[in-house]
Amino acid sequence: MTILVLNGPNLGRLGKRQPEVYGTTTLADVDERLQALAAQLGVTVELRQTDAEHEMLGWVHAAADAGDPVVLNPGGWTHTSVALRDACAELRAGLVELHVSNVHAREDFRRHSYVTPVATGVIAGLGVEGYELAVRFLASRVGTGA
Ligand SMILES: O=C1C[C@@](O)(C(=O)O)C[C@@H](O)[C@@H]1O
Repeated sequence: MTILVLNGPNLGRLGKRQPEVYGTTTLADVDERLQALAAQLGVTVELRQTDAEHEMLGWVHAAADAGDPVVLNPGGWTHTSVALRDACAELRAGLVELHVSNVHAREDFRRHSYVTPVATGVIAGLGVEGYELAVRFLASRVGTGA
């Protein structure tokens, strides 16, 4: 079992991109923190990022087949992608939708998520710390059948 931390478009730009909104921590920094947390919790965590929707869909399909829990920051696809939602609907081992920023305090179009109805829960607005909280949550469910 691997906890997958999947990041969609433009999230490879974290740290440089709109720092007033997303902060100055890079995705590589997030990965470093998550690997330390994984060692502490005794779980395996794998962080990935893609700007290609077909690649993301493939990862979600593979997670569904493997029964792996997923933390997903869908980036802009949150608000546009029925295809990503359909893929996520197959996940059975837990799905945390994650947003670094508080999407509800921004433009109106960010308030709607295609993913939320098929997610276990959502973390938004807690900065990159949200990734650690999401991994802790999914790790706590491992082996509980929840
Ligand atoms: O790319 C992103 C990042 C985001 O998912 C976040 O992490 O806050 C919020 C989305 O609205 C935006 O398109």
